[in-house]
Amino acid sequence: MDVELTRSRVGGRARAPPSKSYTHRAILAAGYSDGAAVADPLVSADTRATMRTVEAFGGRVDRATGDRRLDVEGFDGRPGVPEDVIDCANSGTTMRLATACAALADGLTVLTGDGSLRSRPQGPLLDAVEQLDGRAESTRDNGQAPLVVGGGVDGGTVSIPGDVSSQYVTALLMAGAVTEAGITIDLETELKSAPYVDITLEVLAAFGIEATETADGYRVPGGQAYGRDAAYAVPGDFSSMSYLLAAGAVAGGDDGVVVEGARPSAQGDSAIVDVLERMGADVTWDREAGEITVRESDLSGVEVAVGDTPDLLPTIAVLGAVADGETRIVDCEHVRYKETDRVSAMATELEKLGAAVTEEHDVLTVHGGDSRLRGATVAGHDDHRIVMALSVAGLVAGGTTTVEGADHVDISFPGFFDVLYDLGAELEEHER
Ligand SMILES: O=C(O)C1=C[C@@H](OP(=O)(O)O)[C@@H](O)[C@H](O)C1
Ligand SMILES: C=C(OP(=O)(O)O)C(=O)O
Repeated sequence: MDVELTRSRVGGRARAPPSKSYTHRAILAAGYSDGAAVADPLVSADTRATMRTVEAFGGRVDRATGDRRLDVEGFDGRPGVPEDVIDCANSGTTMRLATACAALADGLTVLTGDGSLRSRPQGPLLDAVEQLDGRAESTRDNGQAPLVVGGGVDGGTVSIPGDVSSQYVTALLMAGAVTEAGITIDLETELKSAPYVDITLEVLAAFGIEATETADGYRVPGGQAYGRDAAYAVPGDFSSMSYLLAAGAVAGGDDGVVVEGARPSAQGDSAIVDVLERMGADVTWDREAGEITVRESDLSGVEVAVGDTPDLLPTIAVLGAVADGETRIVDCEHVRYKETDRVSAMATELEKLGAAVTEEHDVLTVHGGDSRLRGATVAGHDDHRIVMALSVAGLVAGGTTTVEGADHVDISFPGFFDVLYDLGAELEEHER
């Protein structure tokens, strides 16, 4: 599906979907338990991959009550050997979490995914499983999926780089709790995307699991049991909110856009509020009500480090293209390891819309100012965040903008175009 957007004004109230990161963790934590429920989950292509994974290891995820609650029968700390290959589709989180879980089983698990996921780095996690005396192989011997993992790991100490993906740490912490000896993770380099590990620690605590940050990394003691009586309630997703907030800042008029479901949580991506404020947007966050209001404002370029918040890069790049002056997005090397190389994808596509962009290895500079965006056909790179960010650009670009491959929003924000349409965006969906 392609989406054609015409320059338009948006306004009104919208609710962002539940957090993808919290949902993945809550489903798997419930899987590790002997049964627990997840309230207000995100049901999207990526989280469905994690549901399938829990089922592959011997659990069951019941959606009979609709999408408002998942009742998970867990495998109680003892994942079985899957009957078939696990297809993690497009979801990096699922593949990393499933790899560490598979290392606990005595037999072997085969993990694969779509073309994008099969090109993403898994090497440091495979290496960690081997350091724990498990078996972890890349079938093509290139550190990428398909993967073959197993070995009945019972804990120990691993040393891994922190600058590729924080999901390795999350995966090892979640699995380590049910090993005999626990897992100590020593980080060889500074940890990127660190707030995602804070989310993990928060969810682990909610399921009764103790894990801590140490001087060198993280440690989870072994012999623990996941458990939770009340359903785990998933908060709203700030990465998804970033597109709605950006839409309000560039096309929200005087009344603006109010985004609901924005209660404070461990999500680093709530930094989007601060970024908008620094760019000069009229934005207010009522934390108690969980509402963020943003009105259309003249924006100025700023420097933003995205070491902690890689998923905000596409949104900030679009804001930078609309702002006056230069927006420098620094510390973004790891943003190249996502569904696509998002640094390069945003540079290419914003240039098609008439923006001037300079791409360096870990810096993306968007030269705003006199670069008035003009409509064009842009590629979504089969990447939900590129699609959503470019759609926001389409609200301000002159004429019409066609975003190709727009159905990929189903990965994290299935109703994205309905929400944008209801806010007043002029858009049409075209089947290819
Ligand atoms: O753990 C998570 O839920 C995520 C961690 C981040 O990835 P990295 O840790 O690989 O940077 C982020 O980009 C991804 O969208 C979700
Ligand atoms: C990178 C992302 O997710 P994952 O790593 O789970 O594929 C994302 O949602 O932007």
